Amino acid sequence: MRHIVSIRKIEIDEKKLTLKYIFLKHHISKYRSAGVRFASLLGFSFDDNYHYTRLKKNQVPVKRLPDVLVIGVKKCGTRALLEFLRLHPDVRAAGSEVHFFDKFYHKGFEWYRDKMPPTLEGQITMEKTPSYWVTRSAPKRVYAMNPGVKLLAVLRDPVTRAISDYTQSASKRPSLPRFEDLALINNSAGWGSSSMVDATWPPVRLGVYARPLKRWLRRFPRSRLLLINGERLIVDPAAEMARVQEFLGLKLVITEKHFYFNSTKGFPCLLKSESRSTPHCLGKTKGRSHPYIDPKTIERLRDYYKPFNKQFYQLAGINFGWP
Ligand SMILES: Nc1ncnc2c1ncn2[C@@H]1O[C@H](COP(=O)(O)OS(=O)(=O)O)[C@@H](OP(=O)(O)O)[C@H]1O
Repeated sequence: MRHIVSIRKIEIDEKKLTLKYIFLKHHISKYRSAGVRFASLLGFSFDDNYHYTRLKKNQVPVKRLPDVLVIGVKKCGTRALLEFLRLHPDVRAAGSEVHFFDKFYHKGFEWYRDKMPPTLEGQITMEKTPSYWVTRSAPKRVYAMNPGVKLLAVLRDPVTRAISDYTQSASKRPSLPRFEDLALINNSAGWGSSSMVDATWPPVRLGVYARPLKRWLRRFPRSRLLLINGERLIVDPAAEMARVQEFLGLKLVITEKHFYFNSTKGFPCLLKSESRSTPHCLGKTKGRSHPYIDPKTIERLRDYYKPFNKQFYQLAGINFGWP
């Protein structure tokens, strides 16, 4: 039987909230998602069938510094990873990118903590900011916060990543030159094998994964960093999420039954989530259609990335098999 929580009265002071204002109601699905969020504030957990259980008596949720960070990589599927993880009742994540370790470090840890959602003891607090991956000072700063933090990074074929990055910029600036003209220099004779890759162009530069990985591994042992396969997160999200849950020491809750493949979007979507009980996909800024790119440019980029990918596989101890 499904239960949902509805709230009759909300006091401003959280501590004054008592269970007498909570009534379990049956089959009122429109209130369910709000109930899920509020129930967690009140010290309830829910299983994947939305059955509520009280976690621990008299526990008041508090904001804590993150135990887990999604540190990158931009355009590799970091939002999908976070939204999928949010399906887990023992995970609470900041809604938007906080950018603490790159832009707002000067504001201090109390500022950062305030950006986090309140959690109960035993629940994981997390946030994702993909630019941490390439922020030189981030590993040292993250280590200063908590040397035991767990790190998640999603990676995908750097050529697809570069095109995705470009597509995002082009959606904001339609006058942007073609991808081919930005990715290659000396291409007056066409985008052939004699053209040089512009290694300084950010969409290209960010695909050299070995350099940032080396920096993170100088601070953190390999066992604290999970490298998630961005391609597998699309074709088999449940399998990839099983790895993530195991790494985080979580009960296996996110499984096949949470996903369906939406053929119009071309991506896996959710049957239900923390905030919605109806099937839905990630927003329209995720899973954009990419422009046609000249195959010679793609070939040139693949050649360019080959040695870097090899170096990355060696450091990572995983062969991602990118073409
Ligand atoms: N389930 C699902 N739905 C939609 N999109 C998905 C999904 N899984 C992975 N992806 C891929 O994620 C790409 C966006 O990556 P990020 O979320 O890391 O982007 S960002 O750095 O936060 O801007 C996004 O890039 P684009 O395809 O270029 O839009 C997708 O390819």
